[in-house]
Parts: sequence; C-alpha cells; structure tokens
Amino acid sequence: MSLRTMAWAEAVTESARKQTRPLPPPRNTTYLPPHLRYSGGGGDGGGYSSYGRGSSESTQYGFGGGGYRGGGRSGPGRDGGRGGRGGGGGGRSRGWVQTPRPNREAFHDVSGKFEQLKVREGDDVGNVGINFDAYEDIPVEASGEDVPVPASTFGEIDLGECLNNNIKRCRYVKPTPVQRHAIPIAMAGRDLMACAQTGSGKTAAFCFPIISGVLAKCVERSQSNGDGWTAFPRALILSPTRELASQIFEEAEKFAYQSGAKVAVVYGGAPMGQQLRDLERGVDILVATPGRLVDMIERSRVSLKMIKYLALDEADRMLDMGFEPQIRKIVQRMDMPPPGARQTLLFSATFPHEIQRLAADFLKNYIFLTVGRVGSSTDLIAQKVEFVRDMDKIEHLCGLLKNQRDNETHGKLALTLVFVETKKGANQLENWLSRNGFPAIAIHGDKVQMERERALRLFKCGTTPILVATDVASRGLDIPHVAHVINFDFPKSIDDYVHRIGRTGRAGKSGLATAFFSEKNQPLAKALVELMKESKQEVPNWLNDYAEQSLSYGGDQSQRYSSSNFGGYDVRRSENYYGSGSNGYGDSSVGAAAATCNDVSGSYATGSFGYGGNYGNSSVDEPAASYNGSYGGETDAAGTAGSSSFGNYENIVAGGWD
Ligand SMILES: Nc1ncnc2c1ncn2[C@@H]1O[C@H](COP(=O)(O)OP(=O)(O)OP(=O)(O)O)[C@@H](O)[C@H]1O
Repeated sequence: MSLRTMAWAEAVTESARKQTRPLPPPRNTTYLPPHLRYSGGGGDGGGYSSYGRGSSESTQYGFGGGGYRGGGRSGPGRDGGRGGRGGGGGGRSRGWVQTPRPNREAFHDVSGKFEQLKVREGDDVGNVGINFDAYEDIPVEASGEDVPVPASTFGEIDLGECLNNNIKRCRYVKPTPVQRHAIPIAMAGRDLMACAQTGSGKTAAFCFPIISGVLAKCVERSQSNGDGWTAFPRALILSPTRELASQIFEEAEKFAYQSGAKVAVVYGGAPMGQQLRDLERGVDILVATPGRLVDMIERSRVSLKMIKYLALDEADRMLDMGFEPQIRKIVQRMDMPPPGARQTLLFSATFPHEIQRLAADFLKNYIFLTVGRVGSSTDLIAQKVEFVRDMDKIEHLCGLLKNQRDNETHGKLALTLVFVETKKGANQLENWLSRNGFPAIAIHGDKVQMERERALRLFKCGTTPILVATDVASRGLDIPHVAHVINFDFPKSIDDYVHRIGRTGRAGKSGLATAFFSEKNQPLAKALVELMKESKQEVPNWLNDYAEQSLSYGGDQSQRYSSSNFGGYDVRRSENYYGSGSNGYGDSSVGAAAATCNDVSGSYATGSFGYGGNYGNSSVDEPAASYNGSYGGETDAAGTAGSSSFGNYENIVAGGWD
C-alpha cells in the first residue's frame, strides 16, 4: 500500500468515524428461515441446544477444567468433556452410519495446507496472492427483459470523474464479474436481484450506481419540521447487522469522497445523539439497520419519501422470517415510493427460492443476476470437513490452533475466526482459549456495541488473532487476512456455511475453512457435498456416506436452489412469470431471457489487480456509550424469538433488532 493511498484512506475513515439421529424436517409449506431448519435436537428429545438437556451448560464442549490433552494438562478438562457428552450425546444412533473416528492425520493435512495458503496470503506489499483472475471462468447468468450489456472496464461505464478518481484511489483496477454486470444494469435504472460469491465485490456493485445516480441530481436533503429537522435521503442501504452497516458506510464514504454526496449511518447500540446530528446536516445516502431506522422515522427524523434507490445487502437474510416484517414496514408502510418510482437492488451470496418469491414484492420488472451458482462458494477457499464429536471438539480445536501456531513464523497465529452457535458458547470458548494460551476474544449479540467493536478491532489488527463469533459475524464482514475460518459448531444451514466460510478467501485471495461435523449435522450432508464438489474440494468418504443416507432419509437441503447446471436459477423461469421469450444478451430456451457467459472479456487473463486490502484495517472505534433501549438487542441468528416447535433457543436469540 502506498503511503499516499494509505493517508487518503485513513483521512476518509477518520472523518467518517468519530447426536443423534435428527428428526426429519417438517414437511410444511410455509417458509422457514435457514437458521430454524434442522435444528439438531438431542436424542433426549430435546431442544434447540444441540448438546442436549442433560449436559451441564459449562461442560457442553468439555470446557470443564481447562486444558486439553495436547497441552499437557490433566484430568479435569477431559472429565469436563465427558460430562458434556454424558448429557448431550444421549441419542447417538447405532448401526445407522458408521461413526468415523476423528482423523489425527487431518491435523497435519490442515496445517500443511495452511502453510501453503499462508505463503500466498501473506505479502501485502507486492500484492502477492491477490488473484482476481480466479473469477475469470466463473459462469454468469442474467435473466429478465432487455438485460443491459455488461462492461469490461470501469471506463466503459459513465460513473463520472469524481467516482472514477475514487475507484483509482481504492486501487480497483478492473471491475469484478458481479460489478461488470450489475453496475450497467443498475445504471440503466433497472431493478436487480444479484447473487454473487462472498468477497466478490458486491458492495461496490451497488454503491457505485447509487452514488453516481445521487450525484446526477441535487435536491434538498433536510427540512425543518417545526420540532427539529427531518432528513430526506435519496438512497437507503439496509444491512442486517451494525458492524456491516458501519463497514458499508465506510466503503460508501470512500467511494463518495469529495463528490459532494453525503453519506450517513444509523444503527442500534450506538448513541442516538451523534447519529441525529449527522442526519441534521443532511444526507443523500443513508446506511441503516432496520430497527434504528424505524425509530428515526417514527421520530420524524427521517422521511423516505424522496428515496430513489433502495439497496438491501444480504437481502435473503433481510427478507427471512426474522427481518421480513420490519423490512415490509420500512418499504411498504412508511412513506417510501413504490416499486417503479424507486429503484431496488438486492444483493447476497445466497438466494433461496422462497426468498426470491418474497423479494418479488419489492421489485418491478427486475433482472436476476447470478455470478457462480446461487449459494456457491468460491474455490479460493480450501474447505476441510472433519468428523468431530462434541466431546472432542475442544481438543481438536486446540490441536488445530497449536499446529497453526507452530507453523507460523515468529510463533504468531494467523487471523482465525471460530464460529459457534450460541452466545454462551462463544463466551465459554473465549474464556477457555484465553486461559489456555490462545489469545481469543468473542463477539456476539449480548455484548454491548462498544465491546463488539473492540473485539473486531483487536482481531483485525492481530492483537487478538482468534475471534470466537456467533452468526452475528457471519455475513458481509470484510476483514482482510482472515486466514482460517473454523466452524466449531456446524451451522444450521448451508447458506450460513457459505457466508461463514466466505469471511476468508476474499477479493481473490486464498483461504482455509475447517468444519467440525458430526452425526447430528447429517441433514446438511448432501448439500455440503454438492457445494464442496462444485467448488472442486475433496470430499471425505464418510461425508459421502452421510450424504447418501440423508437422501433416503429425506432430510437434505440440497434442493434449495433447484437444478441448474451452472449459474443461478431465477425462480421466475420455473414459474411461468414470462410468456414467450424476451431478450437478454444471449439466447434462451426458456421464457425468461437468460444469458450465460463465461464473462465478457478476455481482459482478466492478463494483469493483476492493484487491490492491496488497503482499507480493510480501518478500525471501528467510535465507542458506543449507551444502548438504545428498544433496539439495543442483537439477533445472532434471527430476529425471531419465542416458542416454536424447534424447542427453546434461549442461548441463541435475545430478541430485538439491531
Ligand atoms: N474491483 C475491485 N478490485 C479490487 N478489489 C475489489 C474490487 N471490488 C471489491 N474489491 C475488494 O474486495 C473485497 C470484498 O468486497 P465486498 O466486501 O464488497 O464483497 P462482497 O461480495 O460484498 O462479500 P460478502 O458476500 O461477504 O458480503 C473488499 O475488500 C473490496 O475492497
């Protein structure tokens, strides 16, 4: 990173901040969000907590007395582990699938691979390992009427001088595939549902057209309402978490630098006063989490009646059961112009069919764009899946971390993100790791915003290289140099898996993802195998066996995106939304125009991207002094709380919104 660029980035950032055999899935017709599907109830019949009722909370992963075998510590830790097993492991099946033993060799494989990856990952100065060519052959498909022609360079798109200068400052030399396609579509004024792999540059794909559109027309940004000021943003970008909102805001600020377009952010957990003052100064582009935004609207501090652009990042998450009511309120029941009078852009790496159908309510004559198969993961991420029983998890994790550390130069740990299911589990693992010589910090929705931001900051700068996180950190966060993502608890859905592992292997870099898998995760086996095969990963035999079993058992999630040999799948194509064929930039044998290509230009074949991860280290350092009562809570998995047939999820959901 050049000093000049660094100074610019910092200036902008600174100014911006002040088991058991699982029960078959219910065969219902109502949509259930991923996190509520296939909760791994223990064999004791119960509950959301996959470790079973019988286990004492403190021993669910065998944290017991600390220490793991490899660390030379004695008894209590192991005993603790057994205690956990005693309770939670009650219903392991017999003779159903042969339970493989954890593979000791796997440790060495992983560290070997890790070592290999680290070499590519490490060198910022020369941009070694930054490899957008990796996206070159990715299948791209666009369906809908009159699909605009993609662009192969930023220069081909009329984004305006200021934005173009900022793109150069960001060292974005060429658009990524999603940007090549999505930016011209959005610039043509079309609604868009875009699905592209994690880390492939979706933020810029919606920010550039929005900034350019806002700059094209100047209007009044705020008005006195007799009792204060009301802000009239023209663009609204919604995000499911505070950290992601904050990150999008920082990105948008950089892209809009010196353009005159004003960007502001509002999210829960941070004091309202500063956010209100920012709004009073006028705002063109507002980045927000839903809860805080509703609060601001109800206080007449924000009006949506001037909105011309609405973007939903992580759109499938925003429209699942947890967030949908709030999004409907914002989009349909406040004063926002209807579809057609505004332009709507939905982005995510995953788009289940059910969500696509829901999303259609918010869109008009939209184009559906997929870069890579919907929900696919990039093959930049080396995926390892290891069979690890709950009682062995902690020991296994320690083995991995120890190996990793031993292979590091200077004995330092590369940034490692460990995902667990519950907030309590996150705290326990953080404590355990810290006590046993692994510098770890946790982030989850029960922490106050200041603690969350601190955790992210310490992780990003490498002071605390292990971040133990719930799904609050699974989507969108762009933390450079995350070398290893470990799914200590396997996620509840393959979509969540895709997003979690996508915290590494970003922007053309390589990364490693290791998942601990056990019998109770079997319903996800087939989808996982498909995903791994698609991203050219080696699938262990035992996992293939599980996948076959889950087929006959009927509990797999692999059909969520329906069949399409490659590229994504626009639900409209299977549901007669279209009459006779319309035109895209390719031929289509189905009603909807579907253009498929291995991207537009050969230009990716040569040259490398100038990206150096130069802005990623901007820290989130505005302390949150107070909590806003009504929206201070955080949803780690979903915004929904309460009873359900899936048992209690006391550890998961605190209720409330960001
Ligand atoms: N054209 C480009 N050239 C170089 N780097 C880029 C380009 N576009 C985006 N990047 C960088 O790639 C990284 C990932 O981008 P971004 O966070 O937008 O990914 P994403 O697709 O939104 O990921 P996720 O699905 O996880 O939210 C960022 O660090 C961003 O600065």
